Amino acid sequence: MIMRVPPGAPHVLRFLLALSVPVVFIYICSYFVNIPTWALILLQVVSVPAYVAARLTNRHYRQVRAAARYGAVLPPAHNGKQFANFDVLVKFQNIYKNGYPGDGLTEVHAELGGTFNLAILWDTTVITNDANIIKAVLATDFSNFIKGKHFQAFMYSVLGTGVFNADVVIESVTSISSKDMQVSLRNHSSSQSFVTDASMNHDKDEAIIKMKQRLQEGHAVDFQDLISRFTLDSATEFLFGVSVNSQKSPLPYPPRSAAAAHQQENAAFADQFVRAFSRVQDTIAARGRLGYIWPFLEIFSDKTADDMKVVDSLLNPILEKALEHARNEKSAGLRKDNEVEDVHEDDTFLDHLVRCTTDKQVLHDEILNLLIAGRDTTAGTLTFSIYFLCMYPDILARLRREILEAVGPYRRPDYDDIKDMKYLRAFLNEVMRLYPAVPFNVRYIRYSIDDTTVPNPDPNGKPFFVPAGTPVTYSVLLMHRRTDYWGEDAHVFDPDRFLDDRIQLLLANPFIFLPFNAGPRICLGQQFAYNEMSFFLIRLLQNFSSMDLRPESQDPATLPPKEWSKFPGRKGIDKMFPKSHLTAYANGGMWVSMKEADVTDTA
Ligand code: HEM
Repeated sequence: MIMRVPPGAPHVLRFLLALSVPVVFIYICSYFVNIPTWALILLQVVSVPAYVAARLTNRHYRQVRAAARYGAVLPPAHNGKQFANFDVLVKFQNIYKNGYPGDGLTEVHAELGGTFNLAILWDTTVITNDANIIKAVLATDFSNFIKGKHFQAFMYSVLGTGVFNADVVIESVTSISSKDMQVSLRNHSSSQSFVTDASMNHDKDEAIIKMKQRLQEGHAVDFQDLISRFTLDSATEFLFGVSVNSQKSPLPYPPRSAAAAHQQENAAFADQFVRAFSRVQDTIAARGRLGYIWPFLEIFSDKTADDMKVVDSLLNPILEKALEHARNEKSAGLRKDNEVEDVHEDDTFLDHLVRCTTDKQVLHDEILNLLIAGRDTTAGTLTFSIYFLCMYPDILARLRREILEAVGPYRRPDYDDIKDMKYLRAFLNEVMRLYPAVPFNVRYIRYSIDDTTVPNPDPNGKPFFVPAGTPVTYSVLLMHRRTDYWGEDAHVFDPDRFLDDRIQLLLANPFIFLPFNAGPRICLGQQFAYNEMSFFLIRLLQNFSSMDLRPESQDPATLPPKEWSKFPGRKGIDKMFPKSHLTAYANGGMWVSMKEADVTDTA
């Protein structure tokens, strides 16, 4: 058995080695200068904070000088009340658990503008919701902004060298397979029939049948759980050619019901996978929030290890099978290596990937990354779609009218139907505007370039200076809600903004709407996602004519705190508790009831 070194250990070791420099220096000096032992110890103890303070001061003045050389200024800094902004660290940890997305940042943006520096325990991050800066990071100045080694370190135990964790476009040598994967997915996704087949022709009504059964029993349904299984089944079918059939296991009952207690004991394997998969994402997101402190909490153990065992027990047998199939084909002379550019008729995505590499670890990482990329994002977006349909019955009625006019009450939609459904597309865009699947994201300035600048939002201001290695954290969620970009009604849910004159705001600056990112690393599954989500919503609204939130079925600890209703904007309007790890989700699920459609009921 291979013993894995806990992920924190090497980082902590490097950190301690760096701190030991002054201690060792003074020790060596003591050979040449006679110092009493007590003074030697005292000097060594004092030397560590003095060394750190000297380095930080030097860093600050180096940055000020470098900024001046660039004709730039440092972004405004947000300062807390305690030493090294310790209070800000505590505040953000608390907000992550109990706050609304963007709490803490929204107030600072209101005070300092769209871009500011935040140094927690001297670890500086640039935080932005400014469209021009995000455009520079993702597109116009793309080659200066990478995921980088710090990001890769805290993601590694889950994402490995997969596409989400690799700087593949510009550093193709670091992860040849990830580049191959991008090519493979582009080939597959650009094949319209493939997208249509994978997302539509499978027996996808299982989710709806299950929901109907549970609703007929008189219970509410956790739509988030249901859709997570639906998207897991479609993603595994898309990737492996076989669904893991997570929809076959029973839906959860409301947490406090008697049926729920019995069900807990019988949690099916797919359920365990779904939970473990969500927990590992929580763990790596928590590492990201802690910055350079996280390795200290994982010196002796890897917090993702147990959950990754569950995840791997599902993935590994599927990979073994695909590799065996590839070996058999090769020995029968049916396959050549490196056929990545070819798309074979009946290939699954995994078959296609196995043509590029037979390294099991690489395949494992790429497939796992794609499960997160393709599944959690669509599941989250559909969950928030149902939330908005419950909140706004008029919008539901209009969407349903469009669906019934285009497809009727029974027929399965095809690609052409979906293409022409303008209100459906506007509805999905509006859901992703207010709740983008990846609400917060980060890129690091490349160490190999010295430093860089990003545009100052003030057209008369000097550009902002950003030193090499600095993380730039950007929030698409906060950008999508800026009233200066979207108008005074930016917090109102209104799909018509993508259809009426307000679309001019977006046409004037397309970078204010980035649910799929932008630039060379734009989402490769965008078209697939629109198709899959449209297909599901059409089938759902053919079957149900109205929906309601059922907060009384949910664990009360996961409901939004009552005092939120006093806040302005979405925080005051929302009736669920949005959260995010790598992707956005609803805390405690999305418990709903729905009314089955009558054949004569045309909305
Ligand atoms: C509502 C649905 C979706 C949304 C909102 C979404 C959003 C995103 C975003 C924001 C990124 C950039 C992440 C980053 O590197 O920082 C991304 C990347 C990616 N997405 Fe999606 N995604 C969705 C669905 C899908 C689906 C269904 C697939 C696959 C079938 C997919 C495949 C990918 C891949 C492979 C990447 C990495 C691209 C690269 O780094 O070169 N996504 N997506």
